Amino acid sequence: MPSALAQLPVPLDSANGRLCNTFRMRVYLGSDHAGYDLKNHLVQWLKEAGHEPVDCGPLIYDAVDDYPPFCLRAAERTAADPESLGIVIGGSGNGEAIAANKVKGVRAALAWSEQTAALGREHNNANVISIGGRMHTEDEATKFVELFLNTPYSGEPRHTRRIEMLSEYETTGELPPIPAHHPQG
Ligand SMILES: O=C[C@H](O)[C@H](O)[C@H](O)COP(=O)(O)O
Repeated sequence: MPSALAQLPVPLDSANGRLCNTFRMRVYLGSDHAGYDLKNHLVQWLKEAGHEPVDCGPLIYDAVDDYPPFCLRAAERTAADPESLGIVIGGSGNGEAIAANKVKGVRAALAWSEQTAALGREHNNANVISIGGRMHTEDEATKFVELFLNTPYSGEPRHTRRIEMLSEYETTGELPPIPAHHPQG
């Protein structure tokens, strides 16, 4: 069950006063130097939208820093807080998604369009969004995050079945069986 914190509806579109049908979310953010500016922008944007951003770093701009220390921390904290979401940001978003997906319980989706941002939630129940800060304008990336936060998981049985296969593999290391009607290699 969502906590009281998570149940508070907040206006996301303060420009026109539209009250979006969403929840206040705790959001853990991590990046590297290439995602540093966008991360800081999103921390501010999330605050203004009534969410609770938690900045997992970097807290200074360091042109030679690496994404794993910060993105793994953001991902671990997201996994440990089931009512939260995470955002990892780098130049491409690729390494950051790879890093986040190493953490048990994380499903990180690389968003490169509005549709992939929404589908990450709708089909994959992703709890982390990865964004390439060098691939998009600030406005585009902000829109991806807004869609990610506002889109619910569909709960469709076929998607749940696939997600459960991955969780099972993550836990046991055992491959899901190939369906009987498929040719076996
Ligand atoms: O997948 C990794 C990310 O895109 C990194 O942000 C990127 O590799 C950093 O590149 P550089 O160290 O050349 O700034």
